[in-house]
Amino acid sequence: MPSGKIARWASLSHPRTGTLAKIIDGQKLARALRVDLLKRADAIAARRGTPPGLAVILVGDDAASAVYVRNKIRACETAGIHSTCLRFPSTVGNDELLTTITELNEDAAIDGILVQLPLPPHILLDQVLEAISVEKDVDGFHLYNVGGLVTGNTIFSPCTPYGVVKLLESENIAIEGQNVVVVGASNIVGKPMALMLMARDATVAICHAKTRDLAQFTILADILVVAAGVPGLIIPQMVKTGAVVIDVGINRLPDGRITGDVDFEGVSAKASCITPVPGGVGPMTVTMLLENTIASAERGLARSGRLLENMDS
Ligand SMILES: Nc1nc2c(c(=O)[nH]1)N[C@@H](CN(C=O)c1ccc(C(=O)N[C@@H](CCC(=O)O)C(=O)O)cc1)CN2
Repeated sequence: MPSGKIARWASLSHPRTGTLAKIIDGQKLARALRVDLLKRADAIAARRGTPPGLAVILVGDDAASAVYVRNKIRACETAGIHSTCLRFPSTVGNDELLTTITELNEDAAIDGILVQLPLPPHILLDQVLEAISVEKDVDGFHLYNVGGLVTGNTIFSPCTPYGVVKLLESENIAIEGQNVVVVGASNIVGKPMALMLMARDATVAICHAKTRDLAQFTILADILVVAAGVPGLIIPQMVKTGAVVIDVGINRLPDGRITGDVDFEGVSAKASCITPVPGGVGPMTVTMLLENTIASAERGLARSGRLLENMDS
């Protein structure tokens, strides 16, 4: 929680303009995008006789993972995607997971496969992720897709950073030429986020929650993306006036509520735009999973169309 000094900051309005930051509503954008996704899913079902399909693998009984998976399955229903959840006990062996993934790779009704993270420590994460066909890797975690972010050859972008890009685009926030600071260097958010923004010609610095004098970096950011998993890490003094602040943190407080990595109230008085937690990046993560699954099915249709053309000629 903010200290007394910071709480006073939080109660002030924007120091230069006297206004508060615009709240970027991820829930609203997610709802709007899902209308179009449903139309695309229906078009796929009409062309090939089956809707786009997503398989979710859930290992163990992590309560948060179970909630996220349930939300993904529900979201699939709203977007015309058939989904199936394969649950395994935390004692499942590596080989059993690999066999399941091989079967799903060969299943024509499945366009996307994802393994909910985290996995129990005895599972070889890299082996599991690389067993997923790159054509069905809708989480974008396969090495091919990760490497593709560097070279521009990725098939699927990871859902959370992809959602952040969509949020920025929806607000017409320029990325090219901007100073971006990403706080947090995880494989599923921070690193791919930095690469995706670099590919859009931003100048990107990656920091960590432990970066010495973090504020000296964050204060330079035109766009500040925070995915460090440290509640209240970013306070107003660390933010440039007028910056765009994207909070990817999801931290559960002792009372059960969730909060981000940014002191929302305080930073709202300094930023030009800010995402809330909940209701900012989170809903976009799930929406981009739906987008990737539908894009995968569309790619499959395009491939079979090309095959037919080649057979005719
Ligand atoms: N295979 C994957 N595993 C994990 C991913 C992922 O993208 N792929 N990301 C996270 C968890 N996650 C999705 O799986 C996820 C987390 C949170 C939300 C979300 O919508 N959050 C809401 C709040 C929800 C709440 O109240 O608990 C919000 O921010 O508004 C979506 C997806 C780790 N694992």
